Amino acid sequence: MSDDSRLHELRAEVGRVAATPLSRLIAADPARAGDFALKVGPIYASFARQGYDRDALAWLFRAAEAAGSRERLQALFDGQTVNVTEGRPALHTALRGDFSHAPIAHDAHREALKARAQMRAVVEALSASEVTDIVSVGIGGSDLGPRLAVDALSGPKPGRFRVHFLSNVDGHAAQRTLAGLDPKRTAALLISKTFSTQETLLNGGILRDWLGDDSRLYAISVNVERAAQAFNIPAERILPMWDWVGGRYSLWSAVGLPIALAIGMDAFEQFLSGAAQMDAHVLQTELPRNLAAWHALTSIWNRNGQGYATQAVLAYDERLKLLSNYLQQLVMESLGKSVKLDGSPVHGDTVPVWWGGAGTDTQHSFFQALHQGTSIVPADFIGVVRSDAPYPQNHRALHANLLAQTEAFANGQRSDDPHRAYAGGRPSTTILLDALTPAALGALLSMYEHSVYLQSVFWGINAFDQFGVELGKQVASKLLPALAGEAEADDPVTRELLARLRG
Ligand SMILES: O=P(O)(O)OC[C@H]1O[C@](O)(CO)[C@@H](O)[C@@H]1O
Repeated sequence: MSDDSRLHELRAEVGRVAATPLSRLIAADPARAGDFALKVGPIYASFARQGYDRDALAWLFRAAEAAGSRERLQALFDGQTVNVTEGRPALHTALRGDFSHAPIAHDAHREALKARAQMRAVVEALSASEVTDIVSVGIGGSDLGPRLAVDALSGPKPGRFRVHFLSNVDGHAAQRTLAGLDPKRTAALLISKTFSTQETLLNGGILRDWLGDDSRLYAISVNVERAAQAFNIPAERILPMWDWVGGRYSLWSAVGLPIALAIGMDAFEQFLSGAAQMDAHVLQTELPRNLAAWHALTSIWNRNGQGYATQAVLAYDERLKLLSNYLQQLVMESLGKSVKLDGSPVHGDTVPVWWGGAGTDTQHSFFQALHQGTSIVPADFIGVVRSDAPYPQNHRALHANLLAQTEAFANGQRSDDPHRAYAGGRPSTTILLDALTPAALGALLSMYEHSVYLQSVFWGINAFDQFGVELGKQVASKLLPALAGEAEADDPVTRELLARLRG
């Protein structure tokens, strides 16, 4: 099926179903509450409040099959060159399990196990030292995943270490991070796949000088030579990364060292096992029972079928408040593309803008627009069944809010007063974790990774490159001399702004 006819058929399906409001779709087929839901390991997901019916869903699964979803999943796990523009595989699944007889994937898994042994040794060495604080220096994929997992999985009291993150090149970030820390009791991890990222090199230099002694400086990078040269870090304190793992898919590697230091190496391995359990499900399960496929096709329905331009992720658990930040990079850096693998333009739209935050706070900030604004924003609501906090009445209130919002979004409420009317018809997916364990978080993030990949397959784009971020970096490096007053900018507007920034 050509891209054009697929889009045409999708829009025809949407047109057919859109004639029936979401609340009536649900009322007409109450069994969808049970049938439009999946339980995979610790994760239950209900798609019953999405705006498709059974026929439309069947069409979506057929279209995904025809787009080669199953073959492309196998290619991903086998270590085939799925990142065609950079000529390499994307083997984040091999960091979590040995899923393939393909030698490339199998060797990658062996490398991952060796790196895990190194991580365990670092955790043990630092645990036996005087170090109380860890500063993790990195940005993007070398920051967002570890930052989320540390925040989500650390208990209410600090564990063996307090783990801090430094990403922004703004010197105020370094100043704030280091205030109150003792350099003699602090270790720094410089995390950068390339070791050429301006923010991390500058902040790494601040950390090295502040520590005054580089024996507590560690690096995680593909570029061992540059880490060794630029920061004088000996090989035994440099942990590996590989070009076959994308930055935003790297928290499962030694990039996850901050996580292992915060929650312990055994818990980090449970995090990997949870992801591996989801990997096995996604690889082995037919699309209509496959959680990542449901999620991906729901996104396609909302984006290409309905034309919704943004997607919210709303975490009804304080510990997951950084989930939307992490997903912004995972989804938007992976799917923010407008050409296909062969360089030809994509038909229709690709990624919507992902944004979100933590419920219930967001109910009091932007939910007004979600309920009554003119733009419909589909949302993923993430809840956790079991609370680990000793306040059951709060947990019940949190759950009541989660349920109430999804119900109100879908059903709305009539009123003779237009100001007080709720149109409803606002789709959402509800994802519930049994408990916020390392394994459950691993499974959730793996599910999102595979959903992203399956969307990329549907659109025929590369989910693993990110050339779009390069131009800004190049222009910024050209402007550095101008900021130092050693050169002038070519662009007239930049010149005017520069004059003000120079003061
Ligand atoms: O780990 P590195 O090489 O410092 O890169 C950091 C981040 O920069 C990017 O290249 C661009 O934002 C991301 O893809 C990556 O995660």
